[in-house]
Amino acid sequence: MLRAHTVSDVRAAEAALMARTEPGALMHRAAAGLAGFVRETAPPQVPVVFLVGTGDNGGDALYAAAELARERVVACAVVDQSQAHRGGMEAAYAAGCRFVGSTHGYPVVVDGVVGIGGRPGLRGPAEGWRAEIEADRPYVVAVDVPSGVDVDGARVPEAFLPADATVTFGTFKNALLVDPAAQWASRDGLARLVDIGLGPYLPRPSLEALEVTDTEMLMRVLRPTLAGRSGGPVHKYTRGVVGVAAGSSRYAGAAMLCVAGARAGAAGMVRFLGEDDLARRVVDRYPEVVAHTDPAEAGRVQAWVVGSGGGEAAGARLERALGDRVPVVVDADALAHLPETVEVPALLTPHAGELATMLGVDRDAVEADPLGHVRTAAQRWRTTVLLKGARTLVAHPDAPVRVNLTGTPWLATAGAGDVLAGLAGSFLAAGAHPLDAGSLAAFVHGAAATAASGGGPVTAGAVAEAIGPVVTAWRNGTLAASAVRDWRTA
Ligand SMILES: NC(=O)C1=CN([C@@H]2O[C@H](COP(=O)(O)OP(=O)(O)OC[C@H]3O[C@@H](n4cnc5c(N)ncnc54)[C@H](OP(=O)(O)O)[C@@H]3O)[C@@H](O)[C@H]2O)[C@@H](O)CC1
Ligand SMILES: Nc1ncnc2c1ncn2[C@@H]1O[C@H](COP(=O)(O)OP(=O)(O)O)[C@@H](O)[C@H]1O
Repeated sequence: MLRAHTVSDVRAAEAALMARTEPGALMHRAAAGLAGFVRETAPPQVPVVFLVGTGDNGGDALYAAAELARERVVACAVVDQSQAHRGGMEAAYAAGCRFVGSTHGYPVVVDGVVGIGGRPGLRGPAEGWRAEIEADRPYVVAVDVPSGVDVDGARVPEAFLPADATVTFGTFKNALLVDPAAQWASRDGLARLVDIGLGPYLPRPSLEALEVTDTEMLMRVLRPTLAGRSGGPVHKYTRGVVGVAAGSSRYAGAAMLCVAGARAGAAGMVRFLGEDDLARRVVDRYPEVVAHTDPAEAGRVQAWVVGSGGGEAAGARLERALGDRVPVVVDADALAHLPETVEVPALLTPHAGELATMLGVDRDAVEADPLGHVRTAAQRWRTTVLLKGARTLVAHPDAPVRVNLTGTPWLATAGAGDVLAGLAGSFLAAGAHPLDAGSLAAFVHGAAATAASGGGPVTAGAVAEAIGPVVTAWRNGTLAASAVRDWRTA
């Protein structure tokens, strides 16, 4: 599991580690990692300018500049020489760094203006450097985090320094994993994490992200469905039945796509509940689905999925599903009918617009602060909330927020959310906790989209078809990290 920590937790861990190490040791480790990254990124003939702030972030930059000045032309643009890190300045002078006032003429800029100690926004010379960078478009490497972003909240103010890549120290920071800040921290992948020895001193993280190596969570869900619960027999009912009460005459496709997601997951059977004509069409398309038109005869399920393309019936369906006292995925139209308190284990799956309506705020506000709003909703309903987006978030009131790092921008296609809801319902029916069901579903859904897309357009139906092979590869340990996310935006 990849983890991110808050600034205060990083500082506490740093203090504990520093008490056991030589003075300056951590900064030297950080600077060495930074210099190594620049060396890998830009050949020796490329001159580099380091932007140096007044804190330890500037200190990291100065020591890295000193190291690289032995090999190439290196300049330092310093916010305030009298305030800059003393040892770092001496090292940079001694190594022959040039001191300049502008970034012009340097194809690589290393941003050490502020790190985790920065207040959001930029001031002083950094404002001018931002304008130069915007005009010249050099390659920008941020030190620890892009200067000026809200490190814990992952929000971006009007003025900050977007980076092409970030080299971070000790652990990830929220702003490196969660949008909107994360999309300005690295263009083609994650930030580079440099180990400075903080690990043993870090507490429970603020965020977690599943990786391809995290098969254990998947197996926790699959094991009882494959080996039987408490050593008992295995049949379709022990694997779990997922009920899908989705779609409407207006949105018939949502029923198909939700069922397509549900049948690709871990459950042993899918029941569909819907209008006569729709039920018939679902079975025509998916003969393995057991369809019902009368709720009274729908048979037992271990989890419901309600609301995807649900139209006017969504409210009544939700009420009925909640009455069954089994876990429920509440999607799309059903979200508008949530009761004050949800008494069963639930996974709410809004996109930003739906979450805005649930909380009575504007969509823009959710998009500017997805982490804050998903946490608010999880607290408000005391349940698990999955906020869909480029980096889907899954929040439970008492756990670190999970951020999903699989997927491709091609997944932003109509009906993809219906597939996700069905898939999450299938994991719930197999016995997963809503937090695990949501994060497993988001991971597999994104990886399936990446596989099905191959770098080009993809339909929601094709995503559903790719789920099975992705689960197999993940379970078998043959899923490559490079195959689950397409980071390219252009
Ligand atoms: N923790 C660790 O484990 C390790 C940490 N390490 C490194 O230390 C970094 C943290 O260093 P830090 O605490 O000195 O804070 P830092 O980010 O340099 O910023 C504070 C300075 O910036 C100024 N300033 C503030 N806001 C501003 C703004 N908007 N625009 C402009 N200026 C602004 C502020 O001035 P003030 O406003 O207080 O006058 C103050 O002087 C961390 O990110 C990592 O790189 C590594 O060496 C290894 C281990
Ligand atoms: N920029 C993006 N990059 C990757 N995935 C995205 C992006 N935007 C949206 N998604 C994903 O696409 C899906 C869209 O779901 P949703 O908005 O509910 O669409 P629909 O209602 O049409 O099914 C979600 O799984 C979401 O996480």
